[in-house]
Amino acid sequence: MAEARAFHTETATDEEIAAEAAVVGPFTDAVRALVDATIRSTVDLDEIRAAQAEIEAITERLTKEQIPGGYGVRYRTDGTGRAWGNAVIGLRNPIAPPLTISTEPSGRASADFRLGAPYEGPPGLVHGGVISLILDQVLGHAAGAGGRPGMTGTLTIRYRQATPLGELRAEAWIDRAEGIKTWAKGRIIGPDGPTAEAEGLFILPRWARERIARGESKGPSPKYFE
Ligand SMILES: CCCCCCCCCCCC(=O)SCCNC(=O)CCNC(=O)[C@H](O)C(C)(C)COP(=O)(O)OP(=O)(O)OC[C@H]1O[C@@H](n2cnc3c(N)ncnc32)[C@H](O)[C@@H]1OP(=O)(O)O
Repeated sequence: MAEARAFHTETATDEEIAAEAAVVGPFTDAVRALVDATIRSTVDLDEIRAAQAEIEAITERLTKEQIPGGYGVRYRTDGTGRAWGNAVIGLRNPIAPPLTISTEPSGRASADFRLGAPYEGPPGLVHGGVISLILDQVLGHAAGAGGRPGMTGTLTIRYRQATPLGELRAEAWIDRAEGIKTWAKGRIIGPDGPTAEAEGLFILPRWARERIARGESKGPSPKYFE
């Protein structure tokens, strides 16, 4: 099953992971700055053509060796994992803002973050789909932190006021749980208070339940997302 296959077992040591992060983190930041510059640069068209040639050369250099498909999530025997390709938190993903999410075992999650020009929808404001993306992840973290990880079954967003680009905060918590289902709630907070509120239902998927039943997995861990 595709979902199950994307969860790899980690073989790298702490030191190897730290050494890789020290290089690829700043590299990804540099590409993120390139995305921002692509939107905001006012250099002339000849400069853009020249820059394009350089970027294409760099892409060719990087794609000489690459993995097939997405990065997946690489899990370790202690239950921690790295989701470096994730669209919200991925260390290797320049599309990710990225969010650094703090969690509590009680099932709470929060992050202070910044959304700039690449996340714009209405002028000067965050795209509604980006708000949904971030809330999905932060609510998912709250569920995971409480030892109840799951895939999003439903996600309902109420956009209370426009969310300005800039410094923001996201908060989420487990509201209630029943069997394999966990309901989490959360919000985005801007300079003038909450801008969007969310409720999500997270379901431990059948393939994960079957793995647990076969004894192939110890079951959900609060450290699922670390
Ligand atoms: C280990 C995790 C790692 C988690 C890794 C976390 C990464 C975090 C990232 C953020 C989260 C995401 O973006 S996740 C990506 C977006 N979401 C998805 O792609 C999910 C796609 N959908 C699915 O994979 C599946 O449909 C599931 C997992 C939602 C449910 O499938 P299932 O597990 O086979 O469900 P099934 O046995 O039929 O039903 C179990 C119970 O749930 C109910 N149910 C089933 N689907 C839904 C639904 N969409 N909305 C409401 N309720 C539903 C059924 O009525 C039933 O209730 P009853 O009769 O028992 O009462």
